[in-house]
This record gives sequence, C-alpha cells and structure tokens, in this order.
Amino acid sequence: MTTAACCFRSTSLPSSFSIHKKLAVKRNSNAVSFMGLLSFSPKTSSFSTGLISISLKQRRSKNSFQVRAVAAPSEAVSGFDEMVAGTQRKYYMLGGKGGVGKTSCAASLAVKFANNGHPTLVVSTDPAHSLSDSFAQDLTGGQLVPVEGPDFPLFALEINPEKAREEFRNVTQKDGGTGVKDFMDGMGLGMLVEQLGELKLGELLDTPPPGLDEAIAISKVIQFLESQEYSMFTRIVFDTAPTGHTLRLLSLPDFLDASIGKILKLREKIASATSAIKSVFGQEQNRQGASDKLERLRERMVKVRELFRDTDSTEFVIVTIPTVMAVSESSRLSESLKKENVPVKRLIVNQIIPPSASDCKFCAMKRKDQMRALEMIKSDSELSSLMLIEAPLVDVEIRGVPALRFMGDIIWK
Ligand SMILES: Nc1ncnc2c1ncn2[C@@H]1O[C@H](COP(=O)(O)OP(=O)(O)OP(=O)(O)O)[C@@H](O)[C@H]1O
Repeated sequence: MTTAACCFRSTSLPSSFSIHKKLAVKRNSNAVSFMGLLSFSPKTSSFSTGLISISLKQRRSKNSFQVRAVAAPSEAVSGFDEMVAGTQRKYYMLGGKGGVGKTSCAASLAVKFANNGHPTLVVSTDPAHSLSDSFAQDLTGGQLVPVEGPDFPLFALEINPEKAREEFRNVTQKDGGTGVKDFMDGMGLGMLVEQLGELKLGELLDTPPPGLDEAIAISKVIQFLESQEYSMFTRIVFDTAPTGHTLRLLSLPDFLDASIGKILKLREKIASATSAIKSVFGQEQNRQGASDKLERLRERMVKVRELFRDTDSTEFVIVTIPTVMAVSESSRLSESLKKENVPVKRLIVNQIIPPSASDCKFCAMKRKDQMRALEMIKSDSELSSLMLIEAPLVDVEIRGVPALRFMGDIIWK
C-alpha cells in the first residue's frame, strides 16, 4: 500500500482525478477524499483515509464509479429516517451564510431523497445559482430539468429572478400600479392617486430589495406545484439565497400581500365610483382580468408565508461552518427564524477538518479553531437545542451526482 501525505491538495490523487468542469460527472466526479492521511491500495483499487474509502471499481450503471464511505468523523445522526418517512409532500429549505455549502448540502439531500424513492424537486432561489455547477449539468432556463443519475426522478429548477420579477412587474405595474393611476387620472379621480403613493410598488420593483426575487421565485415554484403535472413530487428542497436575503424574504410576503391588498381595495373603490362611466369606456373587462391576476398573485404570496411557517410540511435547515463569524450569524438566523415561527430543527456544520494522522501544523491549528467554534455552538442558547449534523471537509469540489450521493450518505443518516 502506498501512502501520500495530507494536505488540501487533490494532487495527492492520481492525475485522472483532477477536476475538470465538463468531465467531472462522467469520469471523476466521485473523486472525493478527506483531508488527512490518504492511502491508495493498487490491489483493491481503492483509496482510504482512516475515515473513508473510495472504491474505483467501475460500476455497470451510468454513474461510473462507486464511492463508499466507511466512517465519517462524526457518527451523529441527522434523523434522515424521519425526513424520508411518508409520502405527504415535504419542503426543506437550506440556508445560511454565503459559501458555507448550502448548495452542496441541498443537492446532496435531493439526491438522497430521490434515491430513497421520493420523486424530488430541487429549486434554487439564490439569484447567483450554483445548482448547475453542483450537479455538473446544465439546469438553467427557469424550467424543470431532469437530473441524470439518481434512482428515482429528480428534477431541478433554477428560477431566473430577473425574468420572474419582470413578469411580476407586468402584472403589478401595467395592470395594477401605473395602470390604475392612468385609469384614475383619465376618470378625473385625482384624489385617489395620492393613495397610490403609499404603495411604493413601482419603486420597489425599480430597486428591488434583497429577498424580493426570492419571494417571487418561491411564489413561482408554488405556481408550478399547483398544477397537476407536478403533483408527483413528494420532496421539495430549496437552495436559498444567503442569510440576509432569507431574513428579508420572511417579511416580504406580508409586505407584498399588504401592498397588493391595498391595490385591490383601491380598485374596488374606483369600480364603484366609476360604475356609471366605465361601460362607456369599455374598460371593465380588462380591469377584471387584472384584478384576478393580482388576486392570484396575492394568494400565492399568502401561501409562501404559510409554507414557511407550516411545521407539518416545512423545515428550514441552517447550514454553517465552524468559524466564530459563521456561528454567530447562524445564531442570529436561528433567532430570527424562530421569531417568525419558521420551523428549524437541524444545524449542519459543514467543512469540519477530520482528525489527521499526518503531522500538518496548519491542519492541527485549523482544527483546534474549529473545535472552539463547535464548543461555541454547544453553549449557544439558540443553536444548542438544534440537532447537530457534522459534515467533513473533503479535499476536492463536490460536483456531480456520484459525489453528491457520497456526501449525502455522510450527512443525511
Ligand atoms: N464539505 C465540503 N468539503 C469540501 N468542499 C466543500 C464542502 N462543502 C462545500 N464545498 C465547496 O465549497 C464551495 C461552495 O459550496 P456551495 O456552493 O455548496 O456553497 P453555498 O453556501 O451554496 O455558496 P453560495 O452562498 O455562494 O451559494 C463549492 O466549491 C463546494 O464544492
């Protein structure tokens, strides 16, 4: 058995393991190993650290190599049995600070659900999508795209926030905002125009606050899921935008709901005030259509809000890394989510450096730091009550279904 010493270099892997964007999924996307002592056994064609082994034996299935975990640094259980049980539709939203591994964790959960018999949809509502990168497949286009690899249907959806906002703008501005204003001006109802000023909807859409795109994206997902065609999905996994956005998103549906509610009320007022002349101008039909659209949009916003707070079907999983900054932010996120009555049960601490048998000072220091952050979690009033899931740092990027399957088997137990 040959032994290669650690560090966070995938150069400790043979050259065929180097990660190339396009080829990753077909050839070597399961090229995953932990930092730490890495051994290669030519006899069995497998790598092993003290913690995992990766078998290079080619499988007959589409996904070339088999990746097998022997043991993870933490034997902590994520309660996956509970997550996977039942065929009632469940929503999992993964969120946290930027770059901590939300997409990798969300994608690995989606793969795991699909491999456990759930037709699954994974949705990115992060304006900076990375699902395509994570799956090493082109999932762009704002439509449901089948993901190749898992045993059961897995679809991905990257919502194009710009496009979604544009659609929203068309409905609210043309038919509900400026449309109302023009209409009222035309009717000589200037006194009602002032009331529109309060709505600030046009302003909102010109300089959208963070979170708006996500609210619209989620409402769009709800729109998809309302149709019969998509009723087969029993698990929906959301890869959400970084923390700040998520927090603002939580209050947005209320805000938008109120704004749209105001517009609709205003419409009713106008409708009665202009009932005598409206038929002359033949505008009644248009207005009714616009009102219906707004009403539907409002209903969807209400559903977004309800979805976030539904303890039976929804759970927000916080993803963090073991650093003081990330832990502090996660604590604040947990507090805010609880305040908003969003169900939170699990906390993933990602990128934990496993104990290393090699004599790497940098790793030892880093690990010590991480252990301190983990202690901080255990004594944090917000985070200590959550189910702690520890996920190891691996020394290459997690890309492609086999790698995600491997990661999923470590995290979701
Ligand atoms: N446990 C891990 N070990 C090694 N690399 C990891 C791990 N988790 C995530 N990564 C890598 O870190 C990078 C960022 O991960 P990912 O895209 O999942 O994070 P994110 O939180 O979704 O980021 P963003 O906030 O930018 O959307 C990716 O290159 C991913 O492969």
